[in-house]
Amino acid sequence: DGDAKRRRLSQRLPRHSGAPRATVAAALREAGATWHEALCFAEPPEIPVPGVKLAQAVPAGTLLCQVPSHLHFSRTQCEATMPAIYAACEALPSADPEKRGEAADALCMAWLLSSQRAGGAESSQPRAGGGQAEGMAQWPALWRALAAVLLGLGQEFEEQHPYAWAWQGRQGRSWERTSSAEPELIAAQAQYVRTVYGCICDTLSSEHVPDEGIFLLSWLCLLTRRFRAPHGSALVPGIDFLNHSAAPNASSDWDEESGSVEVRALTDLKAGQQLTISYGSLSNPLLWRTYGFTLPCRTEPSFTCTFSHEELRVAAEAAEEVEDLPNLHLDTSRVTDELAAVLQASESAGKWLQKLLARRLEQAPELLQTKTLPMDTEDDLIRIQLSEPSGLANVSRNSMK
Ligand SMILES: C[S@@+](CC[C@H](N)C(=O)[O-])C[C@H]1O[C@@H](n2cnc3c(N)ncnc32)[C@H](O)[C@@H]1O
Repeated sequence: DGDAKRRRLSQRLPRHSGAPRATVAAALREAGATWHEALCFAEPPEIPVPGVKLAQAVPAGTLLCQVPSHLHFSRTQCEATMPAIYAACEALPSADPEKRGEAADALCMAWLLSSQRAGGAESSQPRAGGGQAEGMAQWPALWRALAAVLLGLGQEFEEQHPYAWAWQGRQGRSWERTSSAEPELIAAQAQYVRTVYGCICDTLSSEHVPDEGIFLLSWLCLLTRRFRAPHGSALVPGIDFLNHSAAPNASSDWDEESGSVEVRALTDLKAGQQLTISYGSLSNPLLWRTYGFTLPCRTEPSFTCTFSHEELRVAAEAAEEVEDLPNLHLDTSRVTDELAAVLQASESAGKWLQKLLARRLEQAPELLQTKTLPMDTEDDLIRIQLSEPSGLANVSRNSMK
């Protein structure tokens, strides 16, 4: 009766007005974290997307934000607060503990958002058998302030995130310029989230099952606002308001021992400047499929090209060599698991990889002629489509010969 439990309200994300981000800054200070008085929030049209800016100048090296680990929305903190959810998720059908943990993290976020939507933690009554509502009272006030902001992100995700487009059967814009496997991959990753929700409905008792819209919103909040930490990954309230830049003006560092995160000015910063950090050295396809934005091509630090299973099969000729392999990502910044698997698959792998690259490059000659396409076009999809052949050209020039 999973279907009966499933509240099929919509694949739409919930629409709520979010609380102002400044309430999180106040809650951070109240909880003992550092949030420098020079920091304030800015919205479009002042800056392209909501973010943090400097209200006054600060010198290089200034500590702008420090958040201790007990305030992070991390698996350790969530599991300590909501053990019932993690215990229930042990029954999910995946054999991979990381996948079960990932589902439990999203459920925790969904529970936090649902409680906030229902009128805030203070007013929520313990429900029979749940064990969650009692736990909720112990959740940091900071998390509740954060939830009030995140509840307001539904519309933005619906307009900008490729997963939301896939959930609603929209592909956004046209991918016709190249034979990119990127849209197929995004659709599969987005579908996976709904599959996880289906498993939760089928496996867990109804008090643990949020409505689908809240679950999808929670997944997107974690996907776009959580960063890798020394012990797992964590959504750090406050730091999750900082936008990415390929040339950031602030560092964000984890203290390995205490687990706290610190943001410091990398240079002298002027009043009015937006504060930016680096989410990592990511290509436009990776930025797009994770965060739903891309950067100007000239700032792209690495390239990714995705090949469909079908392309792999054709290039490999001997079908059994790629039988168990999914899509392949060539990522110029690292050897991905899929690439390592291909290289180990057979002695001829290097040869047919070259063939794969050459075939794609043949299909995209006009994309490589930067004269015909503006490199800094505002269109995210064109940036992705430029990333793929640019990366292939680099790979085949430098390393594959
Ligand atoms: C960790 S949050 C950063 C803060 C967020 N802008 C907010 O409204 O609170 C990551 C999201 O911010 C947006 N973002 C971050 N850096 C960006 C950039 N350089 N250009 C456009 N959008 C960006 C994307 O929507 C991304 O999914």
